[in-house]
Amino acid sequence: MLTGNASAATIADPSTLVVETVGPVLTIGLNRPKKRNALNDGLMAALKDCFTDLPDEIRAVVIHGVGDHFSAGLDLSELRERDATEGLVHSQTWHRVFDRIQYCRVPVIAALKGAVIGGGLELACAAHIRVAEPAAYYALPEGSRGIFVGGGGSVRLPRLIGVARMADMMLTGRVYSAEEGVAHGFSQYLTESGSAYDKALEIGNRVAQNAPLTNFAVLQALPMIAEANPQTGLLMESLMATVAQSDQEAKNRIRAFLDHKTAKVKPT
Ligand SMILES: COc1cc(/C=C/C(=O)SCCNC(=O)CCNC(=O)[C@H](O)C(C)(C)COP(=O)(O)OP(=O)(O)OC[C@H]2O[C@@H](n3cnc4c(N)ncnc43)[C@H](O)[C@@H]2OP(=O)(O)O)ccc1O
Repeated sequence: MLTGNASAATIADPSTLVVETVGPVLTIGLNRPKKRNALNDGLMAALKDCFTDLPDEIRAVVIHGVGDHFSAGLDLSELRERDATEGLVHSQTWHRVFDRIQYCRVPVIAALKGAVIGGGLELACAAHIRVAEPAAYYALPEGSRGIFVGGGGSVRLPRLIGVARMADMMLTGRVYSAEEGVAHGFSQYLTESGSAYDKALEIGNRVAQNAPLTNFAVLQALPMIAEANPQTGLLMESLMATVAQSDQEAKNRIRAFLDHKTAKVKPT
């Protein structure tokens, strides 16, 4: 990790986010609607702070955009000329912020509407569940701006939609629709117009009811298991399953089902 003069610490700008606690869910609104929630340094630093020392009572996080858009990506007005070292530091700063989201101890749900562009798309990729409104659209215009993705997009997005589709997005800058996002495995839910936030909150409340250890296993172990060779993956799965089922929380929950004190699994 590069440090030094090029990494001059950025001051968080709290006005760039609207943060609220709704029961067990922390909601974080990207709050630069006049700039289409473009991600500037102050916002990125504030976002990082949100994911530092998340209060114990928080069991899920929803990230959304204030106004009509999720995010127009990197604030291009801050894209000054950087030497190679400064460029690396900038990109790695973004990586650290988005890593905090991806490796958060609780599920993070992105509520998507309007523009989900460039760094905004990279931010959405770091979440664990993506909920989109029909008018949400996705693009990587970096090519036409003469730059390359710098917020972990080339690692996370191909794992969701495949390398060929990612290359198409990067080369052509083509705008993908919300429907395509679902079809290609980027988002998991398509909501009615105007309801991505509500749906994300509903999902947040739902996942907040899970045993914390189960959520931890899904967020921390599953991605590693899925990418491990089958033998290693199966061993990791067995170890995780053993740890989870030996937890008192699991014992209580299974007892509650057998005693008819908890909900059955029914189609909604
Ligand atoms: C290289 O190292 C990196 C890179 C990165 C990540 C890179 C990226 O994210 S590249 C992608 C950058 N984003 C764009 O190219 C999108 C630009 N915006 C638009 O196309 C449109 O604004 C829109 C999002 C489609 C919305 O259109 P509309 O509703 O018509 O609104 P406008 O009138 O166009 O905009 C209103 C207002 O907002 C300003 N604005 C919009 N987007 C941005 C932006 N991305 N940056 C700065 N400002 C933006 C726009 O200029 C208007 O301002 P006014 O002052 O004129 O009102 C990551 C890490 C690395 O290390």
